[in-house]
Amino acid sequence: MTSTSRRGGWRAVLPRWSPKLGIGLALVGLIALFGLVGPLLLGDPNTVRDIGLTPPGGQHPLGTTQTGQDVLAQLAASTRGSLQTGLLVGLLATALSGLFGVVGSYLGGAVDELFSLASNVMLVIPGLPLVIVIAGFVPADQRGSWTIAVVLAITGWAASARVLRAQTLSLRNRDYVAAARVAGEKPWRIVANEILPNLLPILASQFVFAVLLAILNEAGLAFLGLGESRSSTLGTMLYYAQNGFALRRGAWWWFVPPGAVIALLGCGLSLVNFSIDEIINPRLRDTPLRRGRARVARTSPPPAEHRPDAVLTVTGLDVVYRTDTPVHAVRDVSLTLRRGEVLGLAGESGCGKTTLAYAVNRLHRPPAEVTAGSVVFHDRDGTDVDVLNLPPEQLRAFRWSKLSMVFQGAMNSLNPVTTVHSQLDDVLRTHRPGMTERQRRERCAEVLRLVGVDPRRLRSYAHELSGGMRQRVMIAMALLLEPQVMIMDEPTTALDVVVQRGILDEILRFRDELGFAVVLITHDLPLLLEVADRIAVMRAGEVVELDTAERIHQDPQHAYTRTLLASFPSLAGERRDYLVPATALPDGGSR
Ligand SMILES: Nc1ncnc2c1ncn2[C@@H]1O[C@H](COP(=O)(O)OP(=O)(O)OP(=O)(O)O)[C@@H](O)[C@H]1O
Repeated sequence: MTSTSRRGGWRAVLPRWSPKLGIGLALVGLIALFGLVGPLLLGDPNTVRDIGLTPPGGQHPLGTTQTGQDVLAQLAASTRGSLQTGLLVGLLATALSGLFGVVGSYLGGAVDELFSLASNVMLVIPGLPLVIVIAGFVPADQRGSWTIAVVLAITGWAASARVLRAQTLSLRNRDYVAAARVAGEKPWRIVANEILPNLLPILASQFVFAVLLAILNEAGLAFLGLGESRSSTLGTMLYYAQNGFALRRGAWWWFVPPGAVIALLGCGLSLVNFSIDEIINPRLRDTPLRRGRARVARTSPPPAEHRPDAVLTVTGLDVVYRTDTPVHAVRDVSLTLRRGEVLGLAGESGCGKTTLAYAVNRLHRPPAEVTAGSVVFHDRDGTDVDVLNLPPEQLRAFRWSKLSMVFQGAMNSLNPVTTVHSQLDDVLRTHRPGMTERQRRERCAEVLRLVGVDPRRLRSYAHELSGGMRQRVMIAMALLLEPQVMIMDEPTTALDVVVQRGILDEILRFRDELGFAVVLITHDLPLLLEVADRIAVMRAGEVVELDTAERIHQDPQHAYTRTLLASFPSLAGERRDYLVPATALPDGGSR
């Protein structure tokens, strides 16, 4: 029963250090310090003097108000007031959204319906007018920071509850939550131990956002005269400046400082929020990927001399996962895929097969980074495509139409809420905008027929298909645009041997008919010996041997290949040991 905190330690839920986070924290920290310490050092902000509207200078660095109050002292007290309201609202709104979003959706049934209805109703009521109406009902002398915080929290939790609900619905179906349920854990323990730790980054982001929104909304309310009456905030400062005609009288020092503090605080909180968002969605972390691409562009080796029959040339490819302890998952891999051949990629689990396939397709995501090497696609029309340096729009057009992929666990890759037809159709709409609806429908039916699935299944949803059918649909999707290369990552591993055999035979038949090349990734070496033309054996990120299937079978050169071959028991032969880890080989697996 894992959870984020247990899997990666608390560091997993902390934002990564970046200039953005540094600037955000510095801004928020400095303003918070000013709000905390300022009122202690700058004296009473309400002291009235007979030096009204004095410009900044000397005794009053930010000048005075109409009634001679020191603007700097007022600014410090108001910053404290605004921060206090923001934090109160943040805590209340996050607690409410947690209750309505997490608890409701975990319990399900009528509770979920009711909580969901409540959040939907709150969402459709426009926020600010509702705040104005509620605040207007509270008598002015009772509008303290708690009252305003409650009003703002009541109107500010619903959007966040929707996000949390969606995430909880997804989490409650994960295997580790099901395992906790089966193990007899109480619902509140499952929410606290299994679900909440995985929601921490989202909760943190929603909290920061609620604080930011509360400070802005409170300023808006106060500016309209509906703010706190018993304490001062940045909004009330602006309200009094407006009432004292500060703008008309040229007293900029009265309204610019509170406006600037609100803007800087908003900016700081937003930057912190963006950094937290990157934990939730690692794709937002653009730096490693861009750095990786830039480095690839600079250090790409000169295009390898390629054979005229080559369709893909990979040269010196290196992929590193930039985690706390970097993992060098692919090391200096060079290989050539020939037109129309089946190239098998074999090796034990974790040797880097999937990472290599993703990098070739440029599907790798941070923390994966291509640190060196090149991938060149040799198109039928004679042009060479430098895949790692393709601009995004060209890359989008290139993928799937020239090089498609059947993902590991492909049977679970179908979208559960749309039909097979709409998923196949989407691919055609994107890549072949000139096709009419009828042509698209015919093409979808044609590829389904090709993979042995009744075209009437176009109307089906994923859950209405068997595992083998889903796998075939994914293969049909990969065939849809007649690519020249198909990368298949363990395409049949989850299927029984009879279905597996049927699907592989068909892939070979299509290959003969359509002439595309296949990179077939599997740890099932006997299978590759049967279906592949050539086999590359990977170990610890390196291709240790690449040869024809026949030679790999008859005369393997590398000790690791021999170990791999020996680890598959023969039905007719003697009993032998299973795979011995390469590291346990006497020579460490070297030749
Ligand atoms: N997101 C990640 N962060 C850090 N390391 C990773 C990540 N994904 C994979 N790795 C590491 O990269 C190495 C190669 O993993 P990869 O998934 O490519 O192996 P594989 O050969 O495809 O394994 P399998 O056959 O089990 O799918 C492994 O050591 C793995 O732990």
